[in-house]
Amino acid sequence: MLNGKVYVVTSPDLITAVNRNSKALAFNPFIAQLGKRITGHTDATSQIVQHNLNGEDGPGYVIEVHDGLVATLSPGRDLEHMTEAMLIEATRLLDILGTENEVELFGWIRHTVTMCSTQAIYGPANPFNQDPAFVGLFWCVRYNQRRLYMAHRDLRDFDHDLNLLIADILPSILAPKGNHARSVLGSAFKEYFMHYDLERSQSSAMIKARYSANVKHGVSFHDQGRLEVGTLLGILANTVPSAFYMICRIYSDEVLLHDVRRELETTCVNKSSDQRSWTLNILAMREKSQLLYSTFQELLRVHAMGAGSRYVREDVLLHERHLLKKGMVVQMPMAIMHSDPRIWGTNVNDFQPQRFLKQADVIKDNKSQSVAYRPFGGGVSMCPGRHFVTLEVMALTALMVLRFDIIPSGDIWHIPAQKQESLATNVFPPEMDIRVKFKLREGFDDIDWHFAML
Ligand code: HEM
Repeated sequence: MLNGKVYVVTSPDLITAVNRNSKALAFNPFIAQLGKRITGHTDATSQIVQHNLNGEDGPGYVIEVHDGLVATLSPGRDLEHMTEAMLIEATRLLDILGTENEVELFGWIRHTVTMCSTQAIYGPANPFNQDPAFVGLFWCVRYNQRRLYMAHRDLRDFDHDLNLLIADILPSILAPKGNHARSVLGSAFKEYFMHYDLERSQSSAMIKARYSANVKHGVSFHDQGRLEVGTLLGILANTVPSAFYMICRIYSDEVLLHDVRRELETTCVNKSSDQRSWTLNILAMREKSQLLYSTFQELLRVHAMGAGSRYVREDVLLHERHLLKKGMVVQMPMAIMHSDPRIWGTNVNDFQPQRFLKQADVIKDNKSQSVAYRPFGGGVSMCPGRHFVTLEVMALTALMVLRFDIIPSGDIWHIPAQKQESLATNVFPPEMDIRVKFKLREGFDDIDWHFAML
């Protein structure tokens, strides 16, 4: 399937038509095929995954898991619980930075987002919390290495070996680190689910829904562990680079940094009468901190470069003109749609943090922009994690900009280019890391920080 003929769709009209034909132009075959190659689960689980994959005869396992994710990751109490757990971990990791600390920024964000996201999802029994070496195993980061992606064999890892795992040719020989990492992580998550007490567990509703579907469909504990390695990729692979570029974009622009701080302080922060205790209102941010939200959206317009894929299950005629033949693949490349001057205007190549502000006069044609804007995909398979990641990246950024200055080495920000990583990633990571100094903002050293889900 991955080697078939490809139709490339980039016009907003045709994208809408693709979305409308979700039965014939299906996303789930990619979950089934890529999922198997990435996680290396057994054939028995492949059969469970393939059964009613596209709702042929009622919803199968994949559709049930998807519906559970949508229900538990949509705005509401479940999402708030997850966000709260994420923030508790974020606050702990920011406190550790102290008043001044030098780090490799991407490495630090990768560690922070991995810990925050997995604590939020898996709760206190989170395998990443039990064994901190797992963060390195998943990403195989050497924090003391300036360049992250040296072609050196030693630095190969799960994340880095992903394309080789997807190619699925002798993984133990051609992708040994990735193969080893998925086996160790798979075993850790097998233990997690074997000793999982659904009733008392403080894990997220998302993982409870997933566990229920696994049990109902008879997925073995071995494969529950393996499948979770694929989930980790979905949760982390795009979130980490997004958070990194969000921080780079804001801190490298003095005016933007100043405006974001002022907006947060005036709309989303409650201060005690003596001004020494500050509470950041998390849920208000998307509505009230519009510049921060617009910056996040613009960040994904510029940095999300993957391609949405659909498998043609039966012949489809789009707009009575374009015949898509059964067995082929449709690709919708974000990079092309996100950089089309007919849709975004002549400043399409500039990073414009204000572009998505509600009242911005830069918005010429909202309809084609909203169809062409696809960092989270579209139609029935649109990313169910988009609400969580929006809250996560905005909240992490807010906590950082309110508390810290970040000074790049040599005092000049060089935002690294992105390196095409894998078929399973849409926001590619930077090709190299940058060294920065975190420094508490002047006059902010004796403030107590809190957050509220308001
Ligand atoms: C900036 C971060 C993220 C980006 C850019 C992103 C992007 C995407 C895209 C493009 C798709 C394919 C949708 C389509 O083709 O229609 C997708 C699917 C998916 N994403 Fe995300 N995602 C992000 C974060 C997350 C997070 C944090 C989670 C979980 C908490 C998540 C869970 C999923 C799942 C489960 C699917 C498969 C959807 C299905 O079952 O139909 N994503 N994501």
